[in-house]
Amino acid sequence: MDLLHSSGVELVQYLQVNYREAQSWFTFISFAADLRNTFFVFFPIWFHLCEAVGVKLLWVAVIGDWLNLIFKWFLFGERPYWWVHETQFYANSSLPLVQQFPITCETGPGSPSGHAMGSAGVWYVMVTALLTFGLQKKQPCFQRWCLHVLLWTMFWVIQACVCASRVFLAAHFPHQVFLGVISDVCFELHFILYVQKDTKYAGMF
Ligand SMILES: O=P(O)(O)OC[C@H]1O[C@@H](O)[C@H](O)[C@@H](O)[C@@H]1O
Repeated sequence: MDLLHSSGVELVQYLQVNYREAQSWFTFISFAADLRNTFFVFFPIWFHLCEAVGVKLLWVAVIGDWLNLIFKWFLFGERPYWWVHETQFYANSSLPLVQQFPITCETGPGSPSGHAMGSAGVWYVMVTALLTFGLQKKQPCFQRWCLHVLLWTMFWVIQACVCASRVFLAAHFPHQVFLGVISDVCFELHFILYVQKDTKYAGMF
C-alpha cells in the first residue's frame, strides 16, 4: 500500500509543480463537483425542465452520497496531504513537499472519492437525459452518432477534470478517484438494468 501511496504522491507533486497556474481552475472544479451544487443548482433547473430527470438526479445524488459514506467506512483510505506527514515510509529520506490549499483538508476517510463518485452519477443522468431529448427518431444516423460522441466525450472530460482536481489539491490518491468514478458507473448501470425496470419501484424514478 505504501508503494501505491508514494507513487500517488509523485503524481500529486507532478501536477502541483507543472500545473501550478491552473490552481484556480482545479479549485473551481472541486467546488463545482460538490454534491451541494446538485441540490442547489442542477436539481431545480432540471426539475423545471423535466420533472422526472430532476427527481432522478435527486435520487442518484442521495443514494450516491450514502453509498460513498458506506464505502468510506469499510475502505477508510488515507489522504495524501496527511499521509506524507504520518507515514514511516520516508523515515530515511526527506519528506516530499506537498502543497496545501484552502480545500485540501477534508475531514473524512479518502476511499473512494465522494466528489468523483458524485459527479460521475450526476453527469451520467444529465448526459443520458440530454441524449434522450436530443435524439429524434428521424434524425440521420451521422447526427445521432455525433451527439453521442460529443456528450460522452464531455462526460469523460468532466470526470478527468474532477479526478485531476482532487489529486492536484492533495485530497485524494489517484486510485481513490478512479475507484470513485468506476464504482458510480457500476451503480448507474445496475440502477438502469435492474432497479429502474423493477415494477416494485415503478413511479419512484
Ligand atoms: O471524498 P471527497 O472527494 O473528499 O468528498 C467528500 C464530500 O463530497 C461531497 O460532494 C459530499 O457532498 C460530501 O458529503 C462528502 O463528504
